[in-house]
Amino acid sequence: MPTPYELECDVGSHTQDPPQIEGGMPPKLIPGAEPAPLPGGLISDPTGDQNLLAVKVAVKGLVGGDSQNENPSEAMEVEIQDGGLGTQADQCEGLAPNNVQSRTRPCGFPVTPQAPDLTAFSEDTPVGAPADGKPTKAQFTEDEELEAKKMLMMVENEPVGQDLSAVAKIVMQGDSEAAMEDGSQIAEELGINLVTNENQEDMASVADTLSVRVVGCLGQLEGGVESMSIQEASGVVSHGQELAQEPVTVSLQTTEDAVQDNQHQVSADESQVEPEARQASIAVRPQFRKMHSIPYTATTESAQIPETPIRPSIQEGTGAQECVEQMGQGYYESIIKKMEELVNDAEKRRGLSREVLQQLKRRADNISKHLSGPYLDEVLLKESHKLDLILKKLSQSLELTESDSKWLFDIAEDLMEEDVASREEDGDKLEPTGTKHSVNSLYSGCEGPAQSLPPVKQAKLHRGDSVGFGTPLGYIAPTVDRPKQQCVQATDDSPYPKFIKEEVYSRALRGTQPWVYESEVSNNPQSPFNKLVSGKVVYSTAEGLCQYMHDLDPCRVTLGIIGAIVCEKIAQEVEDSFDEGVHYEHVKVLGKGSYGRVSLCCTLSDKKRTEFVKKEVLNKAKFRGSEVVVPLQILHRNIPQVYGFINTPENYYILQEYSGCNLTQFLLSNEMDEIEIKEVTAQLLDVVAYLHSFNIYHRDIKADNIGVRPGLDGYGLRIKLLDFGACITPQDSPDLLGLTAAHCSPELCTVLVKVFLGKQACEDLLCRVDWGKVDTYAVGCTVLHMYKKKHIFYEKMKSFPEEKNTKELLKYVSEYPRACLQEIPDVCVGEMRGLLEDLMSVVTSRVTPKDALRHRALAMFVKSGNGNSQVRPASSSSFTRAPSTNVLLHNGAQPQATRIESCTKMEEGGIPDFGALLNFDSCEDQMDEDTGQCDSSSSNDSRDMDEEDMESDSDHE
Ligand SMILES: Nc1ncnc2c1ncn2[C@@H]1O[C@H](COP(=O)(O)OP(=O)(O)OP(=O)(O)O)[C@@H](O)[C@H]1O
Repeated sequence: MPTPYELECDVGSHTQDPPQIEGGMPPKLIPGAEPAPLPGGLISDPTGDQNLLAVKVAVKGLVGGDSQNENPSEAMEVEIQDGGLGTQADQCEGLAPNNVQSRTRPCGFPVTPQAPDLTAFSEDTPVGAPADGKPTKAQFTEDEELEAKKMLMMVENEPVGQDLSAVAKIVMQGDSEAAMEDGSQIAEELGINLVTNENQEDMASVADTLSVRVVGCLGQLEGGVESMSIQEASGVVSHGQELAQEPVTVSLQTTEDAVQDNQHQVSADESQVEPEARQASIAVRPQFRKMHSIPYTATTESAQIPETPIRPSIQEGTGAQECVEQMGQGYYESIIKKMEELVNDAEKRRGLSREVLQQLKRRADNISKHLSGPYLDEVLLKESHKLDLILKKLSQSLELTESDSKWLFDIAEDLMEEDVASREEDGDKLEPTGTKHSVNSLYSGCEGPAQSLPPVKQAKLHRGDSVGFGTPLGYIAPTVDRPKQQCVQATDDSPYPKFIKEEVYSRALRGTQPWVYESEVSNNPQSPFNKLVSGKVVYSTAEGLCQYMHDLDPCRVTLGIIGAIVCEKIAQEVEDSFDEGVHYEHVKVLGKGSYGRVSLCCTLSDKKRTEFVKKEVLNKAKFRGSEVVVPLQILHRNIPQVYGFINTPENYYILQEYSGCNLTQFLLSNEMDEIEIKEVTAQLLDVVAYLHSFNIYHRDIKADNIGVRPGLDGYGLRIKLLDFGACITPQDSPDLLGLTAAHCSPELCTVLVKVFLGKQACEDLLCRVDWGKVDTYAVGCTVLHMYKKKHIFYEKMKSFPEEKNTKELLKYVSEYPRACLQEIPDVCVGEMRGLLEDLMSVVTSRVTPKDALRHRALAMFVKSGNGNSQVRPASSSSFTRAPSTNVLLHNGAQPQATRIESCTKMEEGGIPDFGALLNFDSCEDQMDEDTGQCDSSSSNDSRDMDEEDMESDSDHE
């Protein structure tokens, strides 16, 4: 059994501890050194009745060097039962005393089925420090401190694997009424909400849905230069039974860090501890007070939702418009009724206001006003978002707890699901518009490992149905020469540019029966897709085109081809009739990517001006078709739509949906609170999981590649994942194009360093990379970016010599794979910290985006079930903010991701990236093979890339 110090070394040494860096990492430990006296107090039973308290500390055994710890579900648990608080100092020497049991068990912390009867939770119960500002019970006796020390030593003496974090839970046991009271006192003192419930049967479900969190230093153990502190706890603590669902988080921290964090310092002499210090140790951080300080009266009755059908069934033969009207009416009436019941119920329970109901009624009036107009679909769509907003407002204005809000959101979600289900009943599939198409694509979710193509949404369009974005762009008509078939005919007065119409038609028609109308296929060596259609019409279903293409060339039937066909068609039309100054105007430059300038443009229609993004591709040879094909094929609300693709002899131009400012820009002038961070994280994970379900990997997830806009009506944030240039599909062999160094996962960094050193063929190595895990890690980095407003290794990179900071960073991350975890700021606590650790852990224990969506931290924004993930359309974010205008107008050309070689130009918070294909072949000279050190005199890459940049610039100008 290793000494505590060895253990702490061991914690890091499985994958090597990073050296100490400014502001964060623990100093190196001295293996085998004698521990200093450990005077820390931890958790005690202030009543002195030792039968009441048992403290369990379970340390996560994540992937470790030894096989017994390779199962992440295994945890070591130390249990001190029957209050056997040892008093002898010699019991602290790493040996378990008789009254301490050590065993291994799964980490699940199951809920004990029979919960005890518990007294009601008092609304006055403070979370964190006592109201009078002084600790009420903090009289740790010497024995108790020794016990705490002993317990921690037990923890230290177990092989805990390589993860720095540990998980503990606190369980108070006992069954007398006195024990109950004492339990409350302990909970209060420790700043833990004691969740109680009169109803034993409900207890399990309450425990299941509630998350009670406390942030504070519950105790600290010093040992030489190192200390171990329990920084925060989150858990349901109940009297008498083991109900803890949430773990207490224990971190290893330097004393210095603890001081910086204003954590409680336990001095050698307990009597010297200032009461204020104790209080500080259990202070609740403000952002969590907001969420968790609302008293909750446990009851699950109100969550019982009657299973009455919400939707009226669709009449056979009813036209789409009529159906939507019927359903819209019935749908909202039902929602209003439901909400009325809920509000009444809530009113009974809490004396709440009827404000929400009134809002719903206003919404309903608004719908009925538009029921006969052409804007119905748009209104319905907006209204469904507004419903979410109402629920959000409900939760805010009425101060519901997180779990209250959750079930309210669930109700809305169920209603929406029923909406979708009823549309699809008995094959009567209704997709009235292109807009609906893309919205509903969400519900296809990321089910299972999709080996093949994205599911084509089935849409049964009836003759006369309109398609468009609210304003009809066209309607379904029989074709002239094939009367039984259908096509879309444009309405003359449609204000949209032709390329948008065509995209909508194409999408609206997908899923109808196969139909190809006059097409020609030709070879064009210039085309990025090899094959393109240069015929007149390519309106068709995906199946129709697939069939058609299969007949022509069975080897090339991929969705990419379909995408190419649509693109080329659009491109052709646009080329003929879409000119700057005539049809659209340039508004401003949004940024500059490696391909060229990205501009915001606007159509010049008198009737409706539509903004869109025009992305230049100045170097055709470097262009990757995935940039266009993937967004065309993957319909997801967090992916911007591609409107068109222009192919001129010199350049390509991609026309796509405007997605707001990028996240890096957004963070420059906006504070994000944790709820917003969660909202963005949930959306990001959702879209990444969706891509992965088609074996498509983005590979360049970062704040620069995320567009942010306010949600509908300005509430919440809506993101779009941008830049599919580095994306790989199952057909592609992975390369190095477009990777961003700062977000490269440790295992990828290891590969890249090997490539640098020329030790192995690049292709071999890259083929073995799990790109899904690479994306997951990059999501974690992006989440960190939101917390820190800077990319994850911003400071670290600045500490490297400028000319080789990228390579140094790759080397550093590959050597210290857990360095990323130490970049997690202190403000990130509890569930979000847990989520980040899951996202950024070593590759073997890293979760998938799909799994991450199920993380408790995101419960408010994600509904899980049947393997589908659905991000809430509008979040519970309390922010009403219009980020794009100010940020973009004031900043003009925004700082873009800087290439790896030009990190000297790195903007605050920006991320260096590869930008273009790196010539790794030439790196061999630049790094010492043995030491892995870069030769600082060599900066050929940098020079090449900069020259190339300049060339592109001058081309562009
Ligand atoms: N659809 C869009 N809506 C709004 N802004 C966009 C959009 N597409 C791109 N941008 C802006 O342009 C910037 C550069 O775009 P993008 O990353 O797609 O270019 P790129 O040439 O692929 O860049 P790189 O490969 O260097 O990352 C983005 O950071 C973003 O600010």
